[in-house]
Amino acid sequence: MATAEAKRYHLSDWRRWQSATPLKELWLVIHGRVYDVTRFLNDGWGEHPGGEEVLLEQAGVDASESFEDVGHSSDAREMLKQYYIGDIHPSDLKPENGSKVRSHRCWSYWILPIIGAVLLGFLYRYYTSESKSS
Ligand code: HEM
Repeated sequence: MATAEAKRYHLSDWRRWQSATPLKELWLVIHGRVYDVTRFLNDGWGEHPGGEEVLLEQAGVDASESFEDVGHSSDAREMLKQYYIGDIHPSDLKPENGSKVRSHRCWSYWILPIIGAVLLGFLYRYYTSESKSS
């Protein structure tokens, strides 16, 4: 029976398993989702227009950036769905465990510049009002 909960995978498990059974299956991670693209390589579903090599290079690592850099069409994004097998385990998203998977942009990316801009605004108002009163 299908469950609503998506399966969670650890990349390290996949690598360990792959070294025991080389290239039996090819998994990619794109935006935190795990795709089993084995069928894309070698069965009747057709081949990857960008070639087999690029997919092999991205095996077991975060392929989000390479996938986006190519500027894949919406058809390509649609195709992804049929290979979806689960989500990456949250602990694999943490940079401190040496994983190549990057989490979504951290809030500190944009909150610090905003605080800086507000402070500058206040300083500007403070100094301009001081020079007027003197
Ligand atoms: C399961 C994941 C992927 C799917 C379903 C997929 C699908 C496709 C499709 C349908 C195209 C034809 C052009 C288009 O419609 O955008 C394409 C082209 C291409 N893909 Fe992917 N792709 C995947 C992953 C990747 C990854 C990880 C790379 C890594 C670099 C890659 C590199 C390329 C390149 C270089 C082309 C360009 C081919 C050209 O313009 O001559 N793809 N892909």
